[in-house]
Amino acid sequence: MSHATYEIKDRVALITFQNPPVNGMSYALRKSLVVFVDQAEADSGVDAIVITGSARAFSGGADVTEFGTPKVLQQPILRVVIEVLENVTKPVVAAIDGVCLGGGLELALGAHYRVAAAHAQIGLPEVKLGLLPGAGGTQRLPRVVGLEKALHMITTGQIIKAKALADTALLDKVVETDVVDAAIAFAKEVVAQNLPLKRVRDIEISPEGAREILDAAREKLENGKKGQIAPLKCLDAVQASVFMSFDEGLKYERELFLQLMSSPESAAMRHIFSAERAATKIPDVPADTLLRKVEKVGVIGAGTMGGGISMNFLNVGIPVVLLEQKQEALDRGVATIRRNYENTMKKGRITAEQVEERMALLSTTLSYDDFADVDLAIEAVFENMDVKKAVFSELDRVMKKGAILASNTSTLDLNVIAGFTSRPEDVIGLHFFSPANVMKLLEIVRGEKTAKDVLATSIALGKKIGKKPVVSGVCDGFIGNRMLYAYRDAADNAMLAGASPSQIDKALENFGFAMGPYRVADLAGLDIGWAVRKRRAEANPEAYVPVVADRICEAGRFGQKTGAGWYKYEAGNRTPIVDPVVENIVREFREARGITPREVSDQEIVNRCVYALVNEGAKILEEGIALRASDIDVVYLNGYGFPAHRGGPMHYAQQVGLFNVVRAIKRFAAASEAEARFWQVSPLLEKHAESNEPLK
Ligand SMILES: C/C=C/C(=O)SCCNC(=O)CCNC(=O)[C@H](O)C(C)(C)COP(=O)(O)OP(=O)(O)OC[C@H]1O[C@@H](n2cnc3c(N)ncnc32)[C@H](O)[C@@H]1OP(=O)(O)O
Repeated sequence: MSHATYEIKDRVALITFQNPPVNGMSYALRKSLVVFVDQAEADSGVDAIVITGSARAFSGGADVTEFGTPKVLQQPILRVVIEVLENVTKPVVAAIDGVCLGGGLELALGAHYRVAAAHAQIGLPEVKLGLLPGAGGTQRLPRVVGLEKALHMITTGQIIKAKALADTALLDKVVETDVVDAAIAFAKEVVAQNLPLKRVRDIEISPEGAREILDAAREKLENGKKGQIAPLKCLDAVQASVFMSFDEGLKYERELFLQLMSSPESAAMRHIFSAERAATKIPDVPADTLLRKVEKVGVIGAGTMGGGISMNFLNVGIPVVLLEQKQEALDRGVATIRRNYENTMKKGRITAEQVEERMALLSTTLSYDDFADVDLAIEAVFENMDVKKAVFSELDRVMKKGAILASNTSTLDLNVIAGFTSRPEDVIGLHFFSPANVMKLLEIVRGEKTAKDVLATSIALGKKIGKKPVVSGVCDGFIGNRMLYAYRDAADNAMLAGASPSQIDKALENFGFAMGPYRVADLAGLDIGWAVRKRRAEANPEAYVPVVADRICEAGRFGQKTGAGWYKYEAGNRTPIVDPVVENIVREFREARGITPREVSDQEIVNRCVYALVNEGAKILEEGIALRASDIDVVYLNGYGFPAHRGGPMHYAQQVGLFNVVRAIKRFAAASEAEARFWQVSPLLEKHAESNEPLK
């Protein structure tokens, strides 16, 4: 099987990669490349060689579908292909369009010249898969873009438009016209002028100032990505480009690459890469389902959530009409959106022109009648069924046939909401996470009657606005919040057993969570949860179980906004300070229940909290609320700060061993009646622990 084609155009051999969708550097492609390059070199009718991909992708890098298979290490490996390219006696020009990433860029760096389309996207994103560029990228990139830029690109995986790299030695020419034609013309020029065959490996790197740059980068990385090894290995490899010979550096890079390839971190990050893509495929929804068109969106509610939701669409050029009950609320909402854009502009991420373009796509209204021409309406109003009823009745009245009616509810029953309309098949849940313009997760809630094309359209739209969509069935809290409740309860149980809130936060932060649960609670505010608990207690006094958070709230401590919550805060400062008042509240709470505190290790805290996620996740899977275990990982990683290098709770459980997880849960359950009530093992989890079959 060949993954490339060969033709001769005007004495230039054109080798075109043919491995859709993104020309991953498969074994077949690598082999075809070497065969065709040899053919071109031997042909006296050929003066030069151009290698190219498609408009979508020069190459997305190593073929990730070959990871974990023997093919990935089968010769010729990419490093050898690059060596072949570099040593050809005729000029080799890479014609770059679309994405040129990872191994794709490493290959292009083996060519003698590179011509790119201005919009081509260039980068070495291996670190995002827990890897480093293992085919010379760490040695060649610094030679063409300089140490500092290369370090940043390689340790963060940043992708840069070709236009922005036009003044570096990475690109010889950047064009707005057809890149293959331009590369062929360029190759002919090289031949006509008898220009030298430039090899990136021959470029000297000056060690001057390198130490300072490397030390600063190391310090930043050590304080940044907690627990991740790949970024630091990337740095080690780049450092070798300065202080070792090219060949020694290449050998060292290979050593580090192989270490990372077999690391649990890379396994976890590669798992998430496939999981995020799998989550967008729904077994009973055909891939070729005709999508509904969404060219205008209506958003109801101009608060933080509605404003954030609107920004997602404005960002990709979709006009939004924002609806509120009062003009002042609209004015406030619009001002907040503008301020957010202006802050982004101040950080240099968008231009003033883009701010105005986006704001020009935003209109406002006080009347539902202005929703007559929108293709999708999303409500982000108060979480109350009566309010939702009023909103959806109005939407049903005004919206055109075929439009999609979406709710951003995080707790309410979507089937009931759909029942407020005469078209439940057009109703879906689009659950954004706050801040909605930033957070990547989008839970798409499929109601009993949601039409397949509404689901497919919502997934496609989610991808278009840069979200990670995951489909959830209807249940209280859907996938993410339902798991969050279990996680928080597990943290509270650890606290009752003897751990302090700050010990719990630290243990989970050391595990890799961005923030522990009590710091998150202080940031989000404790009053909303308290109000919900009070309402539930009034409605059903027998089921009410007091929690420490009630006592914290009774003391008027609602988190950062009141200067005190689980921690205290100095005015204008967000650094949490351990507060003896809280320690007293916790102590009294334990005493009232006759609990004698004991030493709880950090490991036990992590096990309790993470296994609570796993157990609830397994129940969610068992009930069919989530379609796959990996969907749960995507939710928890993108919505709740689960450490990426651990691959999500379900993947992590698999790594620990399901048998070990179930054993630990049973030991927690044996501690008391209350613990036994909480730790009811999911039968599905138990079955898989027994059979040793992975949860899928
Ligand atoms: C020694 C060398 C090591 C390496 O080179 S390691 C690999 C380095 N490369 C990367 O890390 C790039 C990974 N891929 C991406 O970042 C993105 O993807 C792209 C930017 C290439 C494309 O993004 P978008 O246009 O949003 O599409 P999409 O849904 O992410 O991907 C479309 C389809 O392309 C498959 N795919 C993506 N990259 C690769 C690859 N490198 N090898 C094989 N397939 C790939 C996906 O899985 C998916 O497939 P489906 O349509 O079936 O879901």
